[in-house]
Amino acid sequence: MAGIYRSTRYVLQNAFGSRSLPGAVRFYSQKPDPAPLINVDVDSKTGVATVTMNSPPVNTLNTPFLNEMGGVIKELEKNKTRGLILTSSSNSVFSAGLDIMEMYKAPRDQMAVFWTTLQNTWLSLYRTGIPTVAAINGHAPAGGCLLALSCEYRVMVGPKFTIGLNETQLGIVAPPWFLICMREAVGPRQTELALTSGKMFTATEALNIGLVDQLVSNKEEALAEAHKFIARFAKIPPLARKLTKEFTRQEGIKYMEEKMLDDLETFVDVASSPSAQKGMEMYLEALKKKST
Ligand SMILES: CCCCCCCC/C=C\CC(=O)SCCNC(=O)CCNC(=O)[C@H](O)C(C)(C)COP(=O)(O)OP(=O)(O)OC[C@H]1O[C@@H](n2cnc3c(N)ncnc32)[C@H](O)[C@@H]1OP(=O)(O)O
Repeated sequence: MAGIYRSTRYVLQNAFGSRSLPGAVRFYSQKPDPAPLINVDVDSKTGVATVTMNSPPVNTLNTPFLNEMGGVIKELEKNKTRGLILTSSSNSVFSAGLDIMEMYKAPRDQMAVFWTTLQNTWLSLYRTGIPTVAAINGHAPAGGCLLALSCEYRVMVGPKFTIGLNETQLGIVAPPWFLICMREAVGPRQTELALTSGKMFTATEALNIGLVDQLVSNKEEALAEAHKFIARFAKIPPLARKLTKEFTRQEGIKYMEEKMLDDLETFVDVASSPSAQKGMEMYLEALKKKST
């Protein structure tokens, strides 16, 4: 355990060069997979991009997917895109959250690369100056909920899908930055109640506590409402908007900028612990049983 900080650093330095970490670590230089896991469609009239997660069956967040997502955000920023709508190509799943296979029986160095990629991609989405909306057209557990929470506005298709940070049910702990995102949406009381029990909320329950902002009955409506939200900013000077967003989100940004390596070390220690591994094993078995 004592060596994890050094060994993680060693692995990252080997993989990405020897400049100081984490600031110098960049993960977007890898060529994307030839078959994209994320489709981007920019509306030529409004300049708003619909970013569709398309990694069947359930859009799990693994290293290639997160790298591609990071690259997409960077590209949209470069092109001064007017808005980003995050949605899924699946009819029933927005994102199933982190890919458990990146953590289950994975070597520590693989876990370290995975987590650092997640941290970087999350920060890009959370702090981007582009107005962001999640059009949640399916279940959004754990990391899927985090993706939605990182956007500025959430429109959810109801009533049958669920959303929440369910980590405790798996015997793992949602890290502080997940918690900060939840608290920003629903406040401290609901956050504690939700996270200690790992509650998954129905769309209606999520609306009632402010976890989502609007309910709609299908994906088309979700996209239309997302476009309306972004249109609100047409006359707002972009720099004033961007800085205001950064000030509002400074707790999460500061946490990640200052605690990135501590957070990584804790993640690898916790995720590789026998109890977390056992929890994941049982959870994977339950998922397999359910799908057969
Ligand atoms: C202090 C710091 C400590 C840090 C500790 C770690 C912090 C970790 C933080 C976040 C954790 C996560 O995000 S963990 C992931 C949590 N996700 C879930 O709980 C969702 C699990 N999935 C489901 O509930 C369902 O799959 C679904 C509701 C999303 C969809 O159901 P559906 O019936 O449509 O699909 P299947 O269940 O049949 O799934 C299809 C297929 O995908 C596999 N699968 C599903 N989810 C995952 C996943 N998250 N990772 C890996 N694989 C997944 C599932 O097993 C099926 O596989 P097979 O077809 O091979 O059976």
